[in-house]
Amino acid sequence: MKPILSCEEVRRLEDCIEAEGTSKATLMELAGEFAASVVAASDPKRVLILVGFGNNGGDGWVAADILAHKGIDVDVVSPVEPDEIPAALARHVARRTAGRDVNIVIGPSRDELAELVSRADVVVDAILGTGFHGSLRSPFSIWIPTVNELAAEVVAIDVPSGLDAETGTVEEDAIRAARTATMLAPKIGLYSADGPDYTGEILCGGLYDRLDEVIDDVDHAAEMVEPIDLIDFLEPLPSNIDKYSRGSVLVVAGSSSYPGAAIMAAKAAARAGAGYVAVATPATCANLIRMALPSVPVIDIPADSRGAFGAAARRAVCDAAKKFSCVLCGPGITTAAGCIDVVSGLLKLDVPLVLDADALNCLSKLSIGGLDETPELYRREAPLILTPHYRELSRLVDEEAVRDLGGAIEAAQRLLWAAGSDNFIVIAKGPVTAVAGVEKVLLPVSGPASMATAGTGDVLSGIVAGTVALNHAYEGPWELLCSYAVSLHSYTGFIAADRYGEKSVIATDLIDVIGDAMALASEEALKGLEDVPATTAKGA
Ligand SMILES: NC(=O)C1=CN([C@@H]2O[C@H](COP(=O)(O)OP(=O)(O)OC[C@H]3O[C@@H](n4cnc5c(N)ncnc54)[C@H](OP(=O)(O)O)[C@@H]3O)[C@@H](O)[C@H]2O)[C@@H](O)CC1
Ligand SMILES: [K+]
Repeated sequence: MKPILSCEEVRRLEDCIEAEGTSKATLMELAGEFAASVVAASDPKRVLILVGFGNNGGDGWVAADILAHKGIDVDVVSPVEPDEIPAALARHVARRTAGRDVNIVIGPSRDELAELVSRADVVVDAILGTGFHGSLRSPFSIWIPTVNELAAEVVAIDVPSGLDAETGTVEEDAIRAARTATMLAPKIGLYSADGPDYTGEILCGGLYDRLDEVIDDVDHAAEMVEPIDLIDFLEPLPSNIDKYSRGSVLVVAGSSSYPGAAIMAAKAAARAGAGYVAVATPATCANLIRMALPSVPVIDIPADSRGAFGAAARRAVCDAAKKFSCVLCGPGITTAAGCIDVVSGLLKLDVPLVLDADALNCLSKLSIGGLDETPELYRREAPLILTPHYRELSRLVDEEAVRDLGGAIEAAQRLLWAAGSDNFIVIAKGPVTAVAGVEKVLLPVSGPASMATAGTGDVLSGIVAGTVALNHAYEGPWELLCSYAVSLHSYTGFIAADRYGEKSVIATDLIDVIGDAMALASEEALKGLEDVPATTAKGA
């Protein structure tokens, strides 16, 4: 797992490293060295480095010196003379570099800058890093669009300038980098909101050789899950196994209006490895589901007049549910009164429970006085996994809209802390999906944009339930098991996009390639065993 930090956590980490005897000045030298190595990998003949007023610029000045020393032609563009740079560390290295073999241009006009950008093989953005705040001021508001328009290749140092390293938002404009060489640990903003559109590939320079010993002295905003972390879930099935020991899932789903959601979730649960999957659905749509899924028993549940779970559904569902290793409730159920009652009943059972889609909206209605006022939640001990997308998450916390990864993590943590159980997980689905538990927030690999299509959420909840059932002897951490399920789902997206075309993937395609996704997850994990590149964190 690779830590991802907030700006405050990075500052604390720098202080810890300094307390261990490595000064910030040394860190700047190492940061410049790392940035220079990332630039040199492109084998450029001419490099242009744009520096700002702060220490991000300092990294750029150090890199300029190193690249020039390698015989590369280096131009440095600065808004002020080296002597006038306000940040002391940056001023020191700027003065030193000014005495070396680099061409320094102070405050060029837009045309002069355009000329310099156009003739460089690589442009290095050392304008603004974690100290950026407010709106872009001149001259950077002119430099950034000029670089974006004319540069052949851009390497951003630490953070693309103009991108808020904490929130990932870009208010006006930001550098669009091919690669971002980030220092010590990736900043959370690189993965949130607009971040993924600007960072390109994220490369992380560890800088400090005993980083592993100090990084846990600060909190981590999140951690990136690597394929190797999931290796325990990739064991082949033992030969002495039967359908029950592979775990069972009851899928409580569907209504006359949405029988397909139940079909997709149940099929995904079976493909994810559960040995026995059954569906409990309103009697009005049971036959349709039977015909679609010949291998899956379907239990008729009393329906209301509109074909959703009716008043007598709670008892019938809960009686059936007790016998299963995992229950998934939600896909296609609607929020009729009988459905709210079913969700409330299931929450009280001592069975691992995955709530998705309309079950989450039922939960919002159940917990109207706040989650900490909802005994079904705070008294629960068996694992509970919620799989909300941003809109469902907003409803659950009853707050203004969740818009990005940072907001999703915050909202998920509010839910978790209200319930306060190690067995409670929120899978906050978005362009980058976060798996949040009380202890940790994990970021599994994200799938392609092709997956933004109806029904993929039903497939995910099916995969989660099937995975929980197959691993029914597992005792946690649940964040990791859920991250495995999310990774499988992402891999199905890549495989399906490859097979059917980026724009043509439909949710059912994902289900049929879950087995291939497992093979891909194994392949990726084995690669991780062979070569562990200590400094590379792939962009999500
Ligand atoms: N983490 C580490 O261990 C290490 C970190 N290191 C590096 O240090 C970087 C952080 O450095 P930093 O704190 O000096 O901030 P930085 O981003 O250079 O910007 C500050 C300057 O920009 C200005 N400014 C702000 N907003 C602006 C705007 N909207 N438009 C225009 N200007 C604006 C601001 O002016 P202000 O308004 O605040 O007076 C100030 O002058 C970090 O990202 C990493 O690269 C490495 O060297 C060593 C290891
Ligand atoms: K930068």
